[in-house]
Amino acid sequence: MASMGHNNLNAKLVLLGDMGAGKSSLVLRFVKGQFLEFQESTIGAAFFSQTLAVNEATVKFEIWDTAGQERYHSLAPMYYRGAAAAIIVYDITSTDSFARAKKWVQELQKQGNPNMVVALAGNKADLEDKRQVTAEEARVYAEENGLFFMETSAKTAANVNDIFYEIAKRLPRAQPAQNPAGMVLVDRPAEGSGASSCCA
Ligand SMILES: Nc1nc2c(ncn2[C@@H]2O[C@H](COP(=O)(O)OP(=O)(O)OP(=O)(O)O)[C@@H](O)[C@H]2O)c(=O)[nH]1
Repeated sequence: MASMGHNNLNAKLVLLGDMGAGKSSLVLRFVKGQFLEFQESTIGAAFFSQTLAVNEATVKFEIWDTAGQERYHSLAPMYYRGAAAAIIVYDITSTDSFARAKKWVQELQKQGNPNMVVALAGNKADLEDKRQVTAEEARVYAEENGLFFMETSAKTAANVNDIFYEIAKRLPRAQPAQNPAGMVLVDRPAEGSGASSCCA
């Protein structure tokens, strides 16, 4: 969930998608600016954090990179439950991975936090010659399902920072409480004669 103190927002973000779609690679690019041609498949899930400055606020993403292999599917709710944002990743060279992404969208619509900011990432956009999913098809699907859509490449870094930045901008900002519970300490001189009054 997103929580805010002053202008700092902590936001839990989860990456979901088929194995090999490039979830870990997107996170590695965003957090460390690196890309590995032979990125190992994730086991269980991996945690990262990264802070972004957006307008006058700082958003600290607490990122859960889940494993795409089917045998880890049952763990996913632990990671998307309470998440403020999700990136559902598919590989533009695989119609199967796009079908899998749609399943994740359905699962989040049924079981996820209703205010979650959900992005659809068509990754491996550098592999244009092997493309199986058109950007138009994905854009229409995203629009119909209230997601925002970008094609990304963890390899070339295209749109990687941008997708996290767009999520950060869309996160609902918690309003400061009107009557916060607890004592309010006001730093000003005591009113009245100058004598300090105190305490029941
Ligand atoms: N050409 C290209 N290859 C990519 C890109 N992103 C990831 N890859 C490659 O695709 C393979 C799988 O990437 P991962 O990041 O491990 O995919 P994943 O979705 O985390 O996979 P799981 O951990 O099994 O769920 C790796 O060999 C990456 O190098 C990309 O944008 N372009």
